Amino acid sequence: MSGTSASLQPPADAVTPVRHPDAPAPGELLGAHYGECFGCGGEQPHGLHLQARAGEGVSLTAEFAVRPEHQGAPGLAHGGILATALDETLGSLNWLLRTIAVTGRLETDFRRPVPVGTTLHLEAEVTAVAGRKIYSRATGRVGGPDGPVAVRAEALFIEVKVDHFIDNGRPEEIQAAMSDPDQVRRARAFEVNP
Ligand SMILES: CCCCCCCCCCCCCCCC(=O)SCCNC(=O)CCNC(=O)[C@H](O)C(C)(C)COP(=O)(O)OP(=O)(O)OC[C@H]1O[C@@H](n2cnc3c(N)ncnc32)[C@H](O)[C@@H]1OP(=O)(O)O
Repeated sequence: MSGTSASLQPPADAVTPVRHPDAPAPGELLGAHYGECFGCGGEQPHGLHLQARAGEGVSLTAEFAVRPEHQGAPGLAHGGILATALDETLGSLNWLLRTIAVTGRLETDFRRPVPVGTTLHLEAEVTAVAGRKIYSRATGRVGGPDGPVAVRAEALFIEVKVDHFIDNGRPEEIQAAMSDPDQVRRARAFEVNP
């Protein structure tokens, strides 16, 4: 049973989310937002290597292959790792809105243990937007995309400017990211887009 807190209930003036016209088409991979990201980065050897695929509207699917390095109890995925997979999946939704946003709040239900060697099939959608606040939810199933629910989450993401990262990130990584013209162009384009 989910007991979502009041701060995850959209306010009365919240609006239906609108998929950005330049968002990837349904079925397309979204790609990593940052190569070193623990959730989605292809250059991050310790990461989850989650790949999200655009769905209809402001929704997507993703798959997370649970490996031995993700264990908490013997043979089972660590709950924090599962929460990370949910967080990353939910965060990827903001790409469909073409909005840069960070997690403000993430509430997670763990319904079934997730064994090593299985694939967690994730689906997520944005449910509402209120100013800078983006409300979303995600579900993770085992045994196939229609298998039983193992985890679910609801979240509030908050829109930020690129300066959020520049002002707060460690200078080494920020400088490296800033020297990648593709990374900067993409981030700035998202920032100015309505
Ligand atoms: C060169 C560089 C390239 C960069 C390329 C970009 C790459 C793009 C990377 C994306 C990355 C994603 C990766 C996966 C997702 C993460 O893991 S993100 C990392 C984890 N999250 C964080 O680190 C966020 C830390 N928190 C913060 O920085 C600040 O608290 C926030 C979230 C920016 C909000 O601060 P703020 O901007 O001062 O806004 P604030 O006025 O406090 O809040 C705004 C509204 O949200 C509400 N709110 C805020 N927090 C909460 C909360 N926890 N609960 C309930 N309500 C809240 C407030 O009540 C307020 O509501 P209203 O009064 O407007 O109704």
